Amino acid sequence: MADLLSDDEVEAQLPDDWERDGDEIVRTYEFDAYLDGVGFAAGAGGVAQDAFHHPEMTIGWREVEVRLTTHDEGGITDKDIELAERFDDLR
Ligand SMILES: C[C@H](O)[C@H](O)[C@H]1CNC2=NC(N)=NC(=O)C2=N1
Repeated sequence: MADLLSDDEVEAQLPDDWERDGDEIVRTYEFDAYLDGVGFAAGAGGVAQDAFHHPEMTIGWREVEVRLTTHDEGGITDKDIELAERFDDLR
């Protein structure tokens, strides 16, 4: 059970290169090649399944947009922040 973070907590804990968009945090990762983005998304999917906390990912041309929110709580929790940091470690 993760508690919703306050606006100040989200602001303070948001990892570099991530932004808040309402009830979500979002980052667009950029890659030199399309398949690099596909590979990143596959790896992020494995990390997400391990955490059992799942992002929305949009794979585009040499970029992957990742959106995180905690559906069960209706907003942003520590789970989202922690998973964002784990995704950043994949880079
Ligand atoms: C029952 C509930 O759906 C599960 O505990 C997990 C699955 N993956 C999830 N992923 C995300 N982003 N938010 C959730 O609340 C969530 N809940």
